Amino acid sequence: MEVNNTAFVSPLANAQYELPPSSGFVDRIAQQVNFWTLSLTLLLLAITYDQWSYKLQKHGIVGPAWKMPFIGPFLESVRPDFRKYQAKWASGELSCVSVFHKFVIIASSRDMARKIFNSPAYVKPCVVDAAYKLLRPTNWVFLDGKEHVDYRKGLNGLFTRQALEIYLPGQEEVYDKYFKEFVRVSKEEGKPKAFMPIFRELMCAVSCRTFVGHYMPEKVVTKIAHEYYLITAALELVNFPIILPFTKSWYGKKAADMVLDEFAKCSAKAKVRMAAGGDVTCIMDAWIKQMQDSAKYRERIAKGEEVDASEKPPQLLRDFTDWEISQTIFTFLFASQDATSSACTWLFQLMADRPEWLAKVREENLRLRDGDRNVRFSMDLLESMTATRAVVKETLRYRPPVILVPYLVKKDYPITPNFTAKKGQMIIPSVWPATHDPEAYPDPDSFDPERWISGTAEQQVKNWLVFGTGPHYCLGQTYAQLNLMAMIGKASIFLDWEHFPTEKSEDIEVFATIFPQDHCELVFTDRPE
Ligand code: HEM
Repeated sequence: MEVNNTAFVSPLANAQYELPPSSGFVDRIAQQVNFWTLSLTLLLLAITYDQWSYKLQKHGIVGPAWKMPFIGPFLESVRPDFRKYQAKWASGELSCVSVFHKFVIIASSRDMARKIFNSPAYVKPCVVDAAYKLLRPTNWVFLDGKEHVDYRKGLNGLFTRQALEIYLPGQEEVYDKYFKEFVRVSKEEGKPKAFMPIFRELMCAVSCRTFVGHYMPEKVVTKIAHEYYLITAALELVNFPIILPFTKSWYGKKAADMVLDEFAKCSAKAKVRMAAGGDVTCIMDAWIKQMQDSAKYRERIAKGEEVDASEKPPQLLRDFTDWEISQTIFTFLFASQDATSSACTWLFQLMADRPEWLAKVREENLRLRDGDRNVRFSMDLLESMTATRAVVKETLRYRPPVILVPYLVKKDYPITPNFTAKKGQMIIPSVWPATHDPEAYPDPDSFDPERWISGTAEQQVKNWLVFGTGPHYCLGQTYAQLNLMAMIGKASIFLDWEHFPTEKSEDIEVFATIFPQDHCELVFTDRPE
């Protein structure tokens, strides 16, 4: 053995080690371990790990015995089937699926859903992975705990009764325009047409007018209305987790960027107009006015002026940049667009199919306007409606637009004595089972607005999860319901419409929210005075 004392190496490192003669068996194995066998072994190990980890996570709740390797039910979730959701809800109050890397827990019962909605210490709204990219991670809807509560307080003033009254004329203008459009489209078509896409456009136009008034040119409103479905598609519960070119998420991101850009432009215009003393006509005006009033108040205080308490704005807001304002207004559009489009579609379908209720709505709307159908919307008018309100409430119960709300577990959550949801898992409180609970709403599968007038539906507050509950309950719930009442009430006195049912009219399509599968085949005509 040669020893090299000048090198910083162990003398043994240079030793010649002679391998023992190999056995034939080891040799043969070594020869066979080529690239393919190694890959196959790794794949089998990964599949085993995937199944094992799924089984471990699902311990204590109901779920398929095995999952499709890696992707789980991804392919079938690309076109979600409402009956599969129903099967899940029927399988137990907590059940699960695993899609790609995400373990998803579905809570079906009313009490389990309420428990999750009301556990902000353990969960926060999750939306979907793509939502962070589309809405931007800095968006207020992703704030949590006190930060979220504080931000939200600053928005409450935009949805007070007084504020909602201000937005009514803008909304009515949009209905005037679109009701004419409904009749024109039906005439031009000469046969029944699926109105769901037109209802989506209508709802988008109503939202844009309510949120940003006349700052947005009509052609931009129409562009957003047309492209918004790309955003919905990108935000479906199950989507490819990364944004690859030409995928749904990619198209959705492009559309979202365009909408954010347009809202930022509106904000810049609104700031100038409000600073010049313009009147409040939309949510953006109302918010910016609050900011500018707060700034003026702070300035007076800073100058040492004595300011009477009555002059202090109800909420002191900081200044928000155009980009921040745009992001927040975008969340309103995002939260309202699919849900109100769903409710609008079902409302028109249900009213056509239940002419006795449409007649009651019509009678009420004419009576409250003293027989003059040209009387414009007002809060007093809307708040004195009984039948119209019952019809809207029952539509939302019977076909709740949002059937489930995804939340993210932010720390291990012992939801039952037997099951702890783990940090990072998705947990989904469901809405549909609570609104179809026969104990709260007898004969839940029948559409019966009367239950809101002479029945006990109004008392079932625990089951009324249509707008969620807890710290994230829907900010726009009063606005949304009044808006739907205003819409169907006005339609009842200005329009006649006929539904042409198909075998799919009662089947439910899930596209973020729910729609009749045939997209609601209708014909509209003008109603003579
Ligand atoms: C029929 C129409 C609507 C339905 C069924 C609906 C339903 C919901 C539901 C289920 C949630 C989740 C609540 C939770 O996690 O507890 C929600 C949140 C929200 N909704 Fe609505 N919504 C509707 C219309 C609107 C409208 C028109 C607006 C805005 C003007 C709006 C703004 C919001 C916002 C901002 C949130 C998030 C609140 C937060 O995280 O603090 N929604 N909505």
